[in-house]
Amino acid sequence: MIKPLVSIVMGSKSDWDVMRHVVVILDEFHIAHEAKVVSAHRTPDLMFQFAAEARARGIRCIIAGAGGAAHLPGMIAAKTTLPVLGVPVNSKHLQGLDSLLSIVQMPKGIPVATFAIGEAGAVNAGLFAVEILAVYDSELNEQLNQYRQKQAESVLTSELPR
Ligand SMILES: Nc1c(C(=O)O)ncn1[C@@H]1O[C@H](COP(=O)(O)O)[C@@H](O)[C@H]1O
Repeated sequence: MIKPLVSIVMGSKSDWDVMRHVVVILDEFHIAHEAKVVSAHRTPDLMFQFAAEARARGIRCIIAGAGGAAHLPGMIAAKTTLPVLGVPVNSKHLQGLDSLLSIVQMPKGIPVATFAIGEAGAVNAGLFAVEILAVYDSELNEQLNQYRQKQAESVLTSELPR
C-alpha cells in the first residue's frame, strides 16, 4: 500500500460533508492520503498517539477539521512539529464562528494555519497541503500552475444569465 503523505482528521463523522472536499483536491493531485475520525475530547489517548507518531509514519502535514469548541487542530499541533492546517467546520448554533475562533486564536508558541469556515476552507487547506509538498517538487508545482490556469479560464469564459 502507498504510504500517505497527508493525514486528514476530523472530530466527528458528521464533519465529513465539509472534509470530503479536502479529499477531492488531494485526489485531483494524486497525493497519497488517509482520512480518519480522531477527537481531542472523545478519544484523547488516540489523538495523542496519532499526533506523536505521524511524522515517523512519513506524514508531511496534517489537515484537522472540527466544529464547535474545536480544540482538535491545536491539540494535535501541540504534539507534533508537522504543519497543522485547521479547518473550522460549520456548527449548528453559531454557524462555525465558534469553530473558527477556537482554531485561529492559538496562543503564541504552537501555530495552526487556519482556513475559512466550511467547504472553501477545506478546499484551500487541500490546496495548501499540495503547495507544501510542491516546495521541493517542480512537477507538482507545474500541476498547481495548471490548476490555476484552468480556474482562470473558467472565469474568463463565464457568461452571466440575461
Ligand atoms: N470539536 C470537536 C472535537 C475536538 O475538538 O476534539 N471532537 C469533536 N468535535 C466536534 O463536535 C462536533 C459535533 O460532533 P457530533 O456530530 O458527533 O455530535 C463536530 O463538528 C466535531 O468536529
